Amino acid sequence: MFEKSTWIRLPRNVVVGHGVLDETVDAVAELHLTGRPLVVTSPTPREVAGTRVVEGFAAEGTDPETVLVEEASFEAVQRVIREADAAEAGFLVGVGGGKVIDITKMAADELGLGFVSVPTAASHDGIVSGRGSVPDGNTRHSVAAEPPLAVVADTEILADAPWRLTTAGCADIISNYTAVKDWELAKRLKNVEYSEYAGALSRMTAEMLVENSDSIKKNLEESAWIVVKALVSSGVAMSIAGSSRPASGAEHLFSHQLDRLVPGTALHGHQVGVGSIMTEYLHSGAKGEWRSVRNALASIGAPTTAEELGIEDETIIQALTTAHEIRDRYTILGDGVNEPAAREVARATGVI
Ligand SMILES: NC(=O)C1=CN([C@@H]2O[C@H](COP(=O)(O)OP(=O)(O)OC[C@H]3O[C@@H](n4cnc5c(N)ncnc54)[C@H](O)[C@@H]3O)[C@@H](O)[C@H]2O)C=CC1
Ligand SMILES: O=C(CO)COP(=O)(O)O
Ligand SMILES: [Zn+2]
Repeated sequence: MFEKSTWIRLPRNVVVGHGVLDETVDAVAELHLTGRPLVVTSPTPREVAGTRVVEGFAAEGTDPETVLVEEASFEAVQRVIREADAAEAGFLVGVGGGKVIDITKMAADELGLGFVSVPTAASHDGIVSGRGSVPDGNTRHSVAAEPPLAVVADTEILADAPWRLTTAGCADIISNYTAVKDWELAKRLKNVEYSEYAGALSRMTAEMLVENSDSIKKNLEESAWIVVKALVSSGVAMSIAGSSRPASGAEHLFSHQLDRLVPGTALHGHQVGVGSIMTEYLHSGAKGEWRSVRNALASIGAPTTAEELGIEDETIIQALTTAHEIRDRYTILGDGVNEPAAREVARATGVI
């Protein structure tokens, strides 16, 4: 008897383009979300977009409340929940980078409220996903969370954000190549559940981004358009999979370990990109495709070395040798890369 079942939870409205921030209220109205909005944001995103979103709701007479968050932590999620309860919020709007959006989707999930994603940076593929990523002591959780009912991605704002945030988003997408390889490996060796559609979509998203890399340039709003489309597509792959597997493999474990060792030093996307160069080497060897990954990153101006990340060589080795401990997710790192092997891959790929 066939007993398989799945829920694929996707956004209903994905609004992308120049000046669409002012359509946030319409995107919400079309979803029949009611009650008081709680706008979750952080200081800079509030300046570049949050205040305008609040003014838009206020003009409609919905009396929005705002809460500022800085870090992705369970404590921050609880704080948003308390603010939402106090404000008797009807729905949540996350305005900011990846951390703000993760906190908002996790709080919305616990509250049982709808959530709208308003990214102010094209820096990560969590803008659409129904997953939240939270560090917790020695581990890093990928938590099932409320996927956004709507995404409002204003390319004018995204193109105006510091360029490094956009190259980080590109690198988060390029890392899908190795994430999918890790997922396939885990299917072969550990019989983990694998989705052909999610794997193919994730890989194709990375390929299309790399094919379009000539059009991804600083001060070109079309770049934000291309990158957001890829981020949405990658997020959809995660939703189809029901896990972050299509977009998060060993390169992400390496990045999560760097977040513990040297927090706040480099952007998530940049770290996973450098991790991807090395894990591609581990997958396919010296003559394999690691050069293509490195060249793709270099062509959009993302870091490809420890120095460009601003991270010490020894920290790279430490992160690579301990990344497998971060979570129970089988990858090319297996039960751990030892120090000589880590040094060899980091040197051979020019990362250190
Ligand atoms: N849930 C998921 O599926 C995914 C989650 N993530 C998570 O997202 C986080 C990484 O996201 P990031 O956006 O790289 O980090 P972030 O949220 O820390 O943002 C980076 C910085 O950019 C600033 N910023 C945002 N928009 C700006 C603008 N328009 N102008 C100037 N500054 C601006 C933020 O205030 C922050 O200081 C990580 O915690 C990562 O684990 C990443 C990918 C997928
Ligand atoms: O960053 C992600 C996908 O790009 C997902 O992060 P996790 O590794 O925490 O699942
Ligand atoms: Zn990522």
